[in-house]
Amino acid sequence: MLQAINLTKRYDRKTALRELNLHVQAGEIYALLGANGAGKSTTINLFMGFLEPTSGQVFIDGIELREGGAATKPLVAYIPENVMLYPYLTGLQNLAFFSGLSGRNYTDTQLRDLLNRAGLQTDAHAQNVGTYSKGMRQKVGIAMALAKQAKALFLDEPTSGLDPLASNEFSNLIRSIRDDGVAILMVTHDLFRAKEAADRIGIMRDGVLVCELDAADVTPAELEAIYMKAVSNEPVTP
Ligand SMILES: Nc1ncnc2c1ncn2[C@@H]1O[C@H](COP(=O)(O)OP(=O)(O)OP(=O)(O)O)[C@@H](O)[C@H]1O
Repeated sequence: MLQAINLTKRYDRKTALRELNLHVQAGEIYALLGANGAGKSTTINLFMGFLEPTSGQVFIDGIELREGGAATKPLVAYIPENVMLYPYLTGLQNLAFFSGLSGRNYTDTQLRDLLNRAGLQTDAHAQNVGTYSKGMRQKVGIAMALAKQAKALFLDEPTSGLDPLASNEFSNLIRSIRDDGVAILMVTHDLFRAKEAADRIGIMRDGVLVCELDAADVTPAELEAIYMKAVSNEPVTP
């Protein structure tokens, strides 16, 4: 579903991403870990078409992004760390507005169903978003992705600043979206959440994907040990 082939991004003197080969299947959650500046957000920005690659290719559902950008846009949804919504509109109104922008016209009941599926409590649907917590805004972001019926979901630091309960709820939510066949690429610094939520984990260092592993094959403590080695340039054996 998502594929990067020898994907490279260079700024003047800095190579932010070097020859990345990455594959995320439909119905899979892939968590990308790495120190600050390792190239994680660059990877998502290239997949989303926000950045042009210096070389290499990005494919979304078999369509090469460079040539078929317009065709791939409806297939993808992006949830940034802070979901930007109109604070003086309700959650329901925000969802109606943004899903309308992607060409979908849902009834009030359908919009409420989407918010419920994203886990937003019913009594919050008609409240102004300005009163929402970060976790609640993120749920509206998830509802927007569901409304778009995206086949691929990109998440940048989705659990940063969420309390453990909200973070756990978030894991369950993205796993249920994954179970509907959506490919999910998630950038995070949260090793525990990566282990809990993801199917596969990749660790980046200095623009290079240095290690990939199945989340089921490691305990949280083992993942932490592997991460420490990977980011400090020691040989890694998952
Ligand atoms: N517009 C730019 N011009 C020059 N260098 C850039 C630019 N954008 C990013 N970089 C550099 O590319 C490298 C990768 O950045 P990127 O934001 O992808 O890292 P990251 O892994 O997402 O980091 P973080 O965890 O801090 O978000 C960094 O060294 C960064 O300074």
